[in-house]
Amino acid sequence: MLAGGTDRTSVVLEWLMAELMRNPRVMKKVQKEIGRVVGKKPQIDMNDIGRMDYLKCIIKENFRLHLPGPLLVQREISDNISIGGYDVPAKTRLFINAWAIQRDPSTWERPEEFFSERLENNRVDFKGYDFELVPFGVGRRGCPG
Ligand code: HEM
Repeated sequence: MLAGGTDRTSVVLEWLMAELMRNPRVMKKVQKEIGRVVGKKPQIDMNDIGRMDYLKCIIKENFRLHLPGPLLVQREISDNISIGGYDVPAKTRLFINAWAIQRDPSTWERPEEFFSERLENNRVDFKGYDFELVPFGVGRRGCPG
């Protein structure tokens, strides 16, 4: 809980700031969106954030490239299974390499690039149902935070 609420959150935000500095085009685009949605109001509220579609794209793209828990939590397989041509016996400990999944070139075009537009009008989300983007893990051991 402590690591989730402090370390993971701050690491993700630091990466997002770094990506915005490295990609001035993206920075300008999101600043423009924020200006358009908030206007002259002194404070941003939750309803405003709901209307910032590009902001959501850059947050997702940042999670894709810079996930703070790259190997997820270890699992133990309960039954003998066959996966990708390999027979894996019950009780094997399994690491899920989410870092590799999220940079897989067969799913993501130019995977090393911070290109938030790839997530515009794209149903893929990080809620644990789309297995190509799993920064919070999946299933019963998925992040509750
Ligand atoms: C940017 C923020 C965060 C990220 C990227 C993140 C990511 C993750 C990941 C990848 C896992 C492993 C999931 C799996 O193996 O399927 C996890 C587990 C967990 N997270 Fe987070 N987390 C974040 C924030 C938080 C916060 C704010 C809390 C609580 C206040 C939290 C509490 C937990 C707990 C308790 C687990 C263990 C769940 C279990 O083993 O059953 N996390 N998190």
